[in-house]
Amino acid sequence: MLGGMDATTPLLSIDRATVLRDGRALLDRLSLDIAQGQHTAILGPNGSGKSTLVKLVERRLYPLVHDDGSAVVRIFGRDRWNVAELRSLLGVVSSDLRREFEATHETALDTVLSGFFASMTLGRDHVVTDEMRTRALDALARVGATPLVDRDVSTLSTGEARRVLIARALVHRPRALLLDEPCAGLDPGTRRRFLDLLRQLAREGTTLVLVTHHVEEIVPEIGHVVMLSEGRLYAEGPKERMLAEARLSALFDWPMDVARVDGFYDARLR
Ligand SMILES: Nc1ncnc2c1ncn2[C@@H]1O[C@H](COP(=O)(O)OP(=O)(O)OP(=O)(O)O)[C@@H](O)[C@H]1O
Repeated sequence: MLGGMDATTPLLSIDRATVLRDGRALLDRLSLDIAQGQHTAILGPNGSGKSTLVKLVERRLYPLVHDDGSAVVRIFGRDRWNVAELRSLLGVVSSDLRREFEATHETALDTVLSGFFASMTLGRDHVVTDEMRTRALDALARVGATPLVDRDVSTLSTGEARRVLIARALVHRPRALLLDEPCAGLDPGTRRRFLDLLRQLAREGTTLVLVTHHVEEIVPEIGHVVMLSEGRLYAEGPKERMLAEARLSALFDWPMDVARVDGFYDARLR
């Protein structure tokens, strides 16, 4: 047991998070609990606060503090973590991360290895062991990125770069992955292969938290849907109920037809 954590400790627990920018609430008293093993999609229109929520978890943004000093964000029950410990529990892949890595000109392998040191690049004081190298190569193989090991990450396509960053998160063998719009910019074939990879990870026990505005990306393993609107919790519950036509149409403010095919959902504008 890690730091008093057991299987009932929520993976993510957010208590009335408010994030202000220029006097505007990007998140407005948002409360949310995601259990371990509860594969979840976080769905919402543009500007609803999805990426802000991811930044909050990554600690790129800070919420207003509570008067009583209680924690706003808890990950596996705790609000303070050392980075290495946290990464073995929760891997985060966000669009900010992609932009930052593009500027490094590291190889794909070194990008994955840098994950062991909680740094963006490999420095002289970073001692890479054989075990780390093996794990990094395994993680790259896992996401089908073996041919990319020696490539400069700034030259990779969107889909290739996404795979490398997921490999970087996977070297820690995290229990959960938080993915912000992971399919943005992927062609249909690459997207399907990528979703198959997520399905496989879910079946092997990695809890998926998938942030998206595309219903089609909600893989069958995901059973729980959280809907955001204007920085607030709009609705949450079982996928079948959340993805009903009336609710989805209201969330995206446009009438939609929803179909279900092989466990996936498809939403079309009417
Ligand atoms: N640094 C900032 N300063 C001011 N406003 C911001 C800042 N970052 C985000 N916002 C605003 O906060 C709101 C929520 O943005 P956020 O990126 O979280 O939305 P999102 O749901 O991820 O949207 P999308 O689907 O378009 O990526 C938006 O209205 C956005 O304009």
